[in-house]
Amino acid sequence: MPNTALTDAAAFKQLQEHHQTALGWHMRELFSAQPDRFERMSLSAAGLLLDYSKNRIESSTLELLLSLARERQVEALRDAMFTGEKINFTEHRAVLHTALRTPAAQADAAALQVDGQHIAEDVQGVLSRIQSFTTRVRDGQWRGHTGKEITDIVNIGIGGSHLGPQMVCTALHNFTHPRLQSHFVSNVDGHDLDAVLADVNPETTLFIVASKTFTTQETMMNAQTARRWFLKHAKEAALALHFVAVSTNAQAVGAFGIDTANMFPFWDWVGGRYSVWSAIGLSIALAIGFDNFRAFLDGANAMDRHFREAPLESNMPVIQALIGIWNRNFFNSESLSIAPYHHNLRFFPAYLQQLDMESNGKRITRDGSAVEVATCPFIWGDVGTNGQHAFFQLLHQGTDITPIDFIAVLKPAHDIPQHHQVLLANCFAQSEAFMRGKQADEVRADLQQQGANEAELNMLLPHKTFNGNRPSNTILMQELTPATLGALIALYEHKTFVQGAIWGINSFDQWGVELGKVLAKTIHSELTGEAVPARHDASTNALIALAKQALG
Ligand SMILES: O=P(O)(O)OC[C@H]1O[C@H](O)[C@H](O)[C@@H](O)[C@@H]1O
Repeated sequence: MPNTALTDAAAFKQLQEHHQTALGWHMRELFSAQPDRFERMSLSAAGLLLDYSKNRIESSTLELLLSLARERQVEALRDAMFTGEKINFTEHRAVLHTALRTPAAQADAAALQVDGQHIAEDVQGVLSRIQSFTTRVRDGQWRGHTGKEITDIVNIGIGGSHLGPQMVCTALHNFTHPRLQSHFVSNVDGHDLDAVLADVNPETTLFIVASKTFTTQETMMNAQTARRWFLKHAKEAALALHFVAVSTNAQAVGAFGIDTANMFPFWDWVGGRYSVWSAIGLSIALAIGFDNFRAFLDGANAMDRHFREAPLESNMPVIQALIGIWNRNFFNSESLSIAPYHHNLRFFPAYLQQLDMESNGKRITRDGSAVEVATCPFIWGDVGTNGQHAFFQLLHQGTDITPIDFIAVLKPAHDIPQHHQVLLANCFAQSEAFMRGKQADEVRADLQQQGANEAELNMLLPHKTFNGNRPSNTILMQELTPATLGALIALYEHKTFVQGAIWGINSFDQWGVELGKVLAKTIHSELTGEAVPARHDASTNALIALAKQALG
């Protein structure tokens, strides 16, 4: 991999110059001069269409960005990931979430090894266990301790052991089993667990304790509390019918009191934020059934094959990543807003926050030096049309220019008439408005037509004028299915990967998260009186004292 700074790359320097020219472009002019812009600047893969024509780019911009990708050896790093090299070098780990979705029959599946272990067999073995377990629960063969069918599944996990299951179960709501209600508990805040326990019956509830490490404070605490709650209603022998675990840490699972026969394993070469495809997806397979879970994996696998095989210029994750680099490193956009126009995708922005920001929220390059450019933008957003009535004003007329990813689904999963046309009309109208804006002469004509007098017109003109030229991508799919959702997540995973490769950072560790965990342990022991308060700063000391007083 290149050990040179990104800013020394020839293509980077050319892009800096090119950017000076790009500052003079307005997209509305580019569109009127180029009727074929959509054809040239959109592409399809794995059931998704990416329209990237509403960006401040020309063909020459793309050529330079592609040269940058080549110069930064994105393809070599991609191949290293797919073939199991330990590219997560700070943790000495391979990065093989893609292997979790590779069908056993696919040519490259059998060859993959990690530390001499053929991993395809392990992957297929766990998948068959997931298949038989989820089928038994769904068919009503696996029953609670009083002989009743399971009605509620509670996934206890946080971060990657929570966001994926919750997002996918919500997105695929229309595919879920009518008897099984999914619940998710992540926060150590007791209000979270309390609300779920109030809603479920211990006779018919299955708890999944999902944690890669099985040491995460929040998950362990929630799991212990759920276990105590359960034991108020049942005997210890009944636990095995109501508690299963998903983890890489069999020892800790056993110590917790879950029989390892009830544990679904995965491996350290699966990062937490990439683990939805592993046994962490157990709650998904329970909700939507194994065949749909397999379709979800297949959709991601279709995107993997596209990412591996398509030339860079027609490679969707590569193009999406390069557009992001253009906006971030040349136009200095500090954030990226995610706008899914589908209510069932309401947890998708939160899911992407972990995926992208935990992966690329880094400032040190692979050779240990500080990056010289900005890396991951803030990722945030909400579903359309809700966001339009909250923060879109800033997106239209605020002082920062925030690129937006619009995600739309052409066919709804409901049969209520008219709503979907209105939803899609709003989505397309927004991206058009961000691109075109509303120029002063158009505002003037409108105001004159409304009969505004000259003074009124001059007062309103600057307020009602939108410059436009604000960039967005639109991702379209026919329907939101397990397969298209799988492809959509994989698209963003690979986009994140390509950007990390260009910035020269390790996208697969997360040392920053560790510090907070350590500090919280110290303060917790001070709060509970087991330790003498450490000498913190005056603010932290006072806050601890106040909490101690209140909690007794
Ligand atoms: O699955 P667990 O081991 O409980 O970890 C849960 C989460 O913990 C930390 O926050 C990590 O930064 C995340 O990447 C991880 O997903």
